[in-house]
Amino acid sequence: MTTHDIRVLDDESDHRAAHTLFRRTLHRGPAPDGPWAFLRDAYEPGRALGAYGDGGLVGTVQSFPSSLAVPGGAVVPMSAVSRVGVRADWTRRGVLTALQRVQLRSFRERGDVAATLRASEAGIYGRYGYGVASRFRKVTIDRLRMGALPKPTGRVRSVSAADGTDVLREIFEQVSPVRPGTIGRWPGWWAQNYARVVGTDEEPQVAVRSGESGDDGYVAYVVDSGGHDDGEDRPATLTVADLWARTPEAWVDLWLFVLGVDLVRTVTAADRPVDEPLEWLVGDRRAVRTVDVVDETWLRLVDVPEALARRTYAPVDDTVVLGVRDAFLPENDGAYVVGRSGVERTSAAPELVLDVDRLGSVYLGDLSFADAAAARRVEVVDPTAPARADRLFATAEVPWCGTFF
Ligand SMILES: CC(=O)SCCNC(=O)CCNC(=O)[C@H](O)C(C)(C)COP(=O)(O)OP(=O)(O)OC[C@H]1O[C@@H](n2cnc3c(N)ncnc32)[C@H](O)[C@@H]1OP(=O)(O)O
Repeated sequence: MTTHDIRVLDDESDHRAAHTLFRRTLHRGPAPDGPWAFLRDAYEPGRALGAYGDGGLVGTVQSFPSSLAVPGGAVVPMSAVSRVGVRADWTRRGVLTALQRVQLRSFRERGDVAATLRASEAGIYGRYGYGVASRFRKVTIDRLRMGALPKPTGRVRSVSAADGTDVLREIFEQVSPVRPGTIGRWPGWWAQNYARVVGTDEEPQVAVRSGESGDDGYVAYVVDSGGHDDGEDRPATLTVADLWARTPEAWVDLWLFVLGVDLVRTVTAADRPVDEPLEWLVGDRRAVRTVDVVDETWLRLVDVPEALARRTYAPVDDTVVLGVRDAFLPENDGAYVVGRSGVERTSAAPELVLDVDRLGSVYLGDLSFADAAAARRVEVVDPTAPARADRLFATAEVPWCGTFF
């Protein structure tokens, strides 16, 4: 397979064929006409690629225009990659590799600083320069064990999801991108993803919190109503699908609201930050159970010098020289000296050498250089370099995205 077999798909019939092919690779049937009516709007010009073999479409990738918050608060242009699939009879023949080559080059030409994705399997994307850069945790809270809870300080009101979408979007845009790893939701995200995010075709229930300065947070949730089968009660479970708060007070009130919904035994949330202090919110910390911690953002730094320059570093009087290797975008190759006042290319010898996927993993603060070195995932030239790099790259918050796509 050569790059000559890759074409930009800008025609609706090609988009639908690509969408069907992608769904097939996930062992699903084609999208029916109804959902397709809004799914097709997600195909933006120049952002869907098709690989052709034997005269037909055999593979596809797509991206959405987004943005990424980096440590220090800057927000950089980012492409959100999705709908990656290669037809079963064409796998392991280099089709995805050819698609990635063209897609990464196109991101660079667009001026993207980064690309991110959610991986179906952990073994796929490292070779293309994507590294795990944030994780989320799945939690359950047993309402019967919660113990004493704090008192709310604001007002939480239920709104209809349909009426509330604009309110949610407005609040979301004030809250994200802010924490490192949070991203912008592109036009169409709400219509296309909301039902899928909450895991149901029914509209989620939504509550908005207001404090002294107006609406400052929301929660969208669904409730599996439980029941009574064959003499046994099946208690209701409430699942938090999307919860964003502009202030710590709003965060407390929104959790108190979902923890207070009647007839529910268990509250679950599948995609929450790993540092969210739920154990400290409830009276009995063992009411909260971490069910899983899973890789979330796979980050690809497309423009390494720009990415390094756009984030901030801790005010420590030290520097470190990083050697970066990038097999797909060789213009990123080279040595960079990082210090409190910024980053420059240098001819100095690297003190620590790493591939661009590993740089993605340390960039937002999820992985420390010390852990990467201990696991032999970076090449340590100067043994003091990992500790110096960690002091410079230290971040106040654990990275988290919270937006599925
Ligand atoms: C962001 C998203 O959309 S995630 C969804 C991704 N899609 C899926 O999981 C759908 C099912 N899978 C597929 O469609 C395909 O297997 C793909 C897209 C993952 C890979 O496509 P392929 O064309 O087979 O990849 P390609 O042939 O270019 O492989 C390149 C290398 O990656 C390796 N590789 C590819 N897929 C995988 C995998 N799932 N696990 C481990 N290694 C893999 C290949 O072995 C090859 O290694 P090599 O260079 O050492 O020989």
